[in-house]
Amino acid sequence: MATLELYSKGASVWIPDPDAVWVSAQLLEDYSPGHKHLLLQLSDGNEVHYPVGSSSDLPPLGNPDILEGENDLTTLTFLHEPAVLHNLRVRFLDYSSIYTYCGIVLVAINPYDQLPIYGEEVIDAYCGQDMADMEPHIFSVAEEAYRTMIRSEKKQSIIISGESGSGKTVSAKFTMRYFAVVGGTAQQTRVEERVLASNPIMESIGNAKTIRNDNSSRFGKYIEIGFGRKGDIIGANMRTYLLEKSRVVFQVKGLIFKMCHPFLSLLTLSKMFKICSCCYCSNLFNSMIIYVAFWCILVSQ
Ligand SMILES: Nc1ncnc2c1ncn2[C@@H]1O[C@H](COP(=O)(O)OP(=O)(O)OP(=O)(O)O)[C@@H](O)[C@H]1O
Repeated sequence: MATLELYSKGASVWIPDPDAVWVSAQLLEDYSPGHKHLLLQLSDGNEVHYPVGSSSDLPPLGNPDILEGENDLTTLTFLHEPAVLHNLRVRFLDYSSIYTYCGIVLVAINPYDQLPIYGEEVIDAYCGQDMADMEPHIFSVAEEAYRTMIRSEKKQSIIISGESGSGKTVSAKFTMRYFAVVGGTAQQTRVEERVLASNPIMESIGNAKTIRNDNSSRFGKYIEIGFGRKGDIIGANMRTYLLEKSRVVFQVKGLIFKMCHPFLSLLTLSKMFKICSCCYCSNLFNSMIIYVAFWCILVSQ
């Protein structure tokens, strides 16, 4: 619990709000134990009496303005839900940054927009740099894992978690792209190409359109990338688990079209490769090609 003396006139606090979730307010008078209310001024100028049954009901304190938009949440004086949400919001809206550190953890906001932050020039900028010296980025996490692996000659893991549609698959793809560039020769080798090329094939078979995500992975992935002594990619292995079979054969309520049926998935894939003329016969033919391509990739690894 925060120290009671900090609830003095002029201090800022966060109070729950049915619409904005949390709103900021300023104390208009000092709080002392026994007070039943806090006199607060909201940002729109309105004054409110915030009920305080006991000191444990005191609202979370706001951080000093100078810490607003910090790129590492652990540097905040007060770390609680409204502080985290506010900082991520400020970084996203004012700094156009979707990434924030929380110690060694990278917090990412899904921008649902193509941002110009994943090009090769950005990869070059992060290559060889320390995580602490760079702005938060998925490439920074990938670089840290890559350098630590080279330095310590030990396996490294990157765990990507989040709710459906939060951007896990996209983040994993950017991580692999990073490894493909820094762990490749000037001209990417066939192994790296195959690692990246396996994505649409896996997605065509195991992804489905859900209410939360048009291209939702309905299975977990454990992707292992092998590196040689020089740090170049020499192989990769993907294990899948917990495939949600029900979504492969049933259509969820509320969706007009669903990609997950194998036939429809292959149709989507064929469209991606622009080899589909959208008639059933050619789709069947295309699906054969895709299965062959799929096995070729697996066997050649
Ligand atoms: N960094 C990003 N930049 C731009 N768009 C993104 C980014 N991350 C995610 N998206 C968008 O969000 C959509 C959903 O992301 P993604 O499929 O990676 O979510 P997920 O967490 O893997 O979901 P699920 O658990 O349902 O598979 C993507 O199709 C893409 O449009």
